[in-house]
Amino acid sequence: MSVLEVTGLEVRYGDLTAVDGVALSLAEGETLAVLGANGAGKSTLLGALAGTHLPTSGRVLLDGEPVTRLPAHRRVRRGIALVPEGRRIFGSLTVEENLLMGRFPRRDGPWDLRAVYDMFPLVAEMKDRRGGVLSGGQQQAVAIGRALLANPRVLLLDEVSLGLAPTVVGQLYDAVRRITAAGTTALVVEQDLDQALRVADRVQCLLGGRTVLEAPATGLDRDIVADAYFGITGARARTPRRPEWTGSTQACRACCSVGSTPSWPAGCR
Ligand SMILES: Nc1ncnc2c1ncn2[C@@H]1O[C@H](COP(=O)(O)OP(=O)(O)OP(=O)(O)O)[C@@H](O)[C@H]1O
Repeated sequence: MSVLEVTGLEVRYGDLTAVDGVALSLAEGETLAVLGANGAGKSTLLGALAGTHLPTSGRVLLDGEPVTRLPAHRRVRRGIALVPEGRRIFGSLTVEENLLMGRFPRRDGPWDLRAVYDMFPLVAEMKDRRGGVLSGGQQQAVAIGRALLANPRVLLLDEVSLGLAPTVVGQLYDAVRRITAAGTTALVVEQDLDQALRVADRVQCLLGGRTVLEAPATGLDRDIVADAYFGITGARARTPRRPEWTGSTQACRACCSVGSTPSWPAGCR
């Protein structure tokens, strides 16, 4: 069963349909990158999953249970935590105080302050400093740590790379990979295609609020993503067919042509 299952999601701002019939599905421990240009509807989609935007139609299921109309704080308790665009760190609070905000509300689970400090040693060194004096990368690490303290089943990350140097972004996504390797499921909204492909099992590209491309990240042709991203006609037609697990032969019949089970892309399950 999917950890997160979304069907027919629509979110409107007045007459504008910002998310238009989006469906997605995330298996346990899987990472999905949602890509798209400015205004494609990525942040609105995350908001609808986190509970900050109420959809006009569609369903959001977490572990098979509907959460579509639950307020954000109750979704956090169920296991959906958001790392918001722009980090939203409290500048006047210390790093540790910022992190502790993530414990209210929370689920039970392995993430506590010690585990977050082990994941981000630089954050541990700065735990008594005010959030406002940190660099952008340090603030992003604190924002991820704060979300982890809620012990999420699904971690939503909005534009981790925004305004940060590529090396810093790389380090942050290394941490995200370690987090997902430990079993947390992640949905990453990203404009940096290279980072997205590095961290994701699958990619879903939005344009004008609609899904125009879905594909496994492994071996994905960047031109196909670029076409979808910029809305060049034909991108949808070139979306790789959803892979199929053939069972007896252990061969993938569709786009990925991966030969053995251990390196099988998540989309083939
Ligand atoms: N509060 C709002 N009121 C009205 N329209 C909004 C609001 N927030 C976003 N929009 C519009 O909804 C559409 C989707 O915006 P959204 O921020 O979700 O896109 P995005 O892909 O996250 O873009 P960006 O990368 O720039 O954040 C855009 O047309 C945007 O102008």
